[in-house]
Amino acid sequence: MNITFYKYQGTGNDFIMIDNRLMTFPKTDTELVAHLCHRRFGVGADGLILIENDSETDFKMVYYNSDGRESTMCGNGGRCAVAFANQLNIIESVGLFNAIDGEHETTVMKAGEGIFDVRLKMQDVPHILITDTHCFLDTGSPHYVEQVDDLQFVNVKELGASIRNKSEFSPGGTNVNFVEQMSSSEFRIRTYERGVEDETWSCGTGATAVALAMYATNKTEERKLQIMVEGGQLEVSFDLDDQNGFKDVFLKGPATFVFKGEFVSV
Ligand SMILES: N[C@@H](CCC[C@H](N)C(=O)O)C(=O)O
Repeated sequence: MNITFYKYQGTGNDFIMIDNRLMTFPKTDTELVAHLCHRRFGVGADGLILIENDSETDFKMVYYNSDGRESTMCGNGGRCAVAFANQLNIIESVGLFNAIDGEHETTVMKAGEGIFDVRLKMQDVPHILITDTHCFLDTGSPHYVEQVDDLQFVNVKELGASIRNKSEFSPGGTNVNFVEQMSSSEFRIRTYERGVEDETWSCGTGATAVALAMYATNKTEERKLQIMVEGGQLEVSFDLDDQNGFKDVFLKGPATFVFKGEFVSV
C-alpha cells in the first residue's frame, strides 16, 4: 500500500496529514498509524490527521495520537488541518470544519511559503474544576493545569505520567500542563500529552486550558493571553457568558508545511 502524506507542524506539535476524501485509508489500523508516527521506524509525529468530506461543513478532521488511537480534539492539529485544507484548495481564507467535539470556525492567512497564520474557534467551556492544587477542564480534550514557580526544573515526563494515570482521571486519563506566569498577559507552559505519553513541544487545547484556568483563578484580568510553549507562541482570547463560563474562545498561531512524502509498506 502506498500512502501519500504531508508533514505539518504547529509551534512544534507535529502531524502527518493525509487527504482521505476518497476514504482509502485503513482507519481502524492502529498499528499502521502508530508505525507512521514512530520517530525511529516511521515518518515521526505526535499525531496523524485525516481530512475527509463532510456534508455540513468544508471538511471533517479525524485525529489520532501517536499511539495509533483516535482521540479527542487537537487544537494545533486543527490549525494544521486548516492550513492543509487551504493547500488542497478546500477552503480559502475563511472556513468551517467538523471535528470530534463539533464544528470549528476558522480563518487562515498565508504568512510565507508554506507558513500560515491560523485562528480557530474552540468550543465553549461552561465549567472549570478549581482545587487548591490544580484546575481541571475540557477544551475539546481534558486538561489538568498546575501553576509552578520554576517551569524549567519540572520533570514534565515523570510528573505528567503520574498525574495522567491518577484514578480520579480514569478511565480516559488527562493531559497535564505546568504553567509559570511571566507577566499579566504572558504565561509559559509545558505539556505532557496522553496518547503520546511524553512531553510535546506544544499543545493547542492545553494552551487554551491554561489561559482559561489562569483567568478563572484570578491570575490575570486580560482576555487575550500570550502562551509561550517549547516550540513557539500561541494566542488565546475569550469572552464570558452569563453564567461565568467561557465563550468565543479562539486559539491562534502559526501552522507550517514541512514536507510531502510517500509511505510504501513492505
Ligand atoms: N496536541 C493536541 C492535543 C491532542 C489530544 C491529546 N493528546 C489527547 O488525547 O487528549 C492539541 O494541540 O490540542
